[in-house]
Amino acid sequence: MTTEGQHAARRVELIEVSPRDGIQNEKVVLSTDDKLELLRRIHAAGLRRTEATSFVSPKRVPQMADAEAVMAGARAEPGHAALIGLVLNQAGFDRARAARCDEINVVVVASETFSRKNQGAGIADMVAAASAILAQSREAGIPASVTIAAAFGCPFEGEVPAAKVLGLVESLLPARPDEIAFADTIGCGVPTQVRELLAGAKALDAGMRLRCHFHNTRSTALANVLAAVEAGVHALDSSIGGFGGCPFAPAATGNVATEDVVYLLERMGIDTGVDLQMLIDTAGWLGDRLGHPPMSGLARAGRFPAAA
Ligand SMILES: CC(=O)SCCNC(=O)CCNC(=O)[C@H](O)C(C)(C)COP(=O)(O)OP(=O)(O)OC[C@H]1O[C@@H](n2cnc3c(N)ncnc32)[C@H](O)[C@@H]1OP(=O)(O)O
Repeated sequence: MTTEGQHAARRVELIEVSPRDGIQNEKVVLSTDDKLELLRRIHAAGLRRTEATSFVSPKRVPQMADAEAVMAGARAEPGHAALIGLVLNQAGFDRARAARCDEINVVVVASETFSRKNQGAGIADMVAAASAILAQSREAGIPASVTIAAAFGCPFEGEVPAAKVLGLVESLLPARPDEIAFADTIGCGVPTQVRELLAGAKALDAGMRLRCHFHNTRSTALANVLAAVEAGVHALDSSIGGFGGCPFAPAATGNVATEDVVYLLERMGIDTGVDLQMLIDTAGWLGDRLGHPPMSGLARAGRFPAAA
């Protein structure tokens, strides 16, 4: 379908993760009202899938302590986007189901050390837990994705071989996730890795929906976005303003900025359905709330050509 060097899709789905990844590592804990305002702005800009919160331990991630209140408030908005809850264990899934998330996203980490530090369980236990959660989710009629974190490298173990990540995909396939995401949790990945993982996953299951999650820690995020689009990725995570980072990954910094991704894709003729100016305005608004400016190129330089 694709010629190497050309983008595969005319449309790429964007999943906004600022309400979860974007703010989970910030010193300022946003109020529930500010989170709901962020979600309203996200939806108004045309983003139709949002990772709205995570159902994790409030002691470990106080920024996400109001997950139930965020989900209830967001669900009360007419025509809200699909609200995804991140879950890392059975207790998290029970909470997400009770909060009536439209979708869940389960995290499995590709490195043993990071898995234990992040979610208190090793890889094998997490594959088993994720598989059990996926089965319950399907029974409850809740679409479920799996994110494979640290798929491009680990802050503690270093290189994570693609074969290991693809082995994880293989072990998760029997549980029939609706989508599999490869996450560059610490922003160390490069386009050759993106191509290898996406091609490898397609070879394992040609029908699987594939998604990527990039951080810009080492300035490779947009290059990785382009490689993913060229390799036929279905969906990309991004965070308005480029805010974000995992509290359990040393030196992790922001997600690729949604406005930078939208600018790149739209200028290449790939439809995102998103209003760029509303994203830029929201990046500034969020920066004011968090007490530091957004990290995106578009927030600094503005759109091109400038709006009339
Ligand atoms: C790569 C990424 O960016 S993923 C996103 C960033 N990372 C995270 O959010 C990971 C945060 N990690 C956590 O919150 C925890 O490690 C969990 C919830 C995943 C698992 O916790 P564990 O430590 O294994 O749970 P354990 O069963 O030992 O319980 C410890 C405490 O947490 C509570 N707990 C466990 N799971 C949850 C949950 N999903 N929600 C709320 N509380 C929980 C338990 O009730 C217990 O509380 P207590 O101390 O008051 O008795």
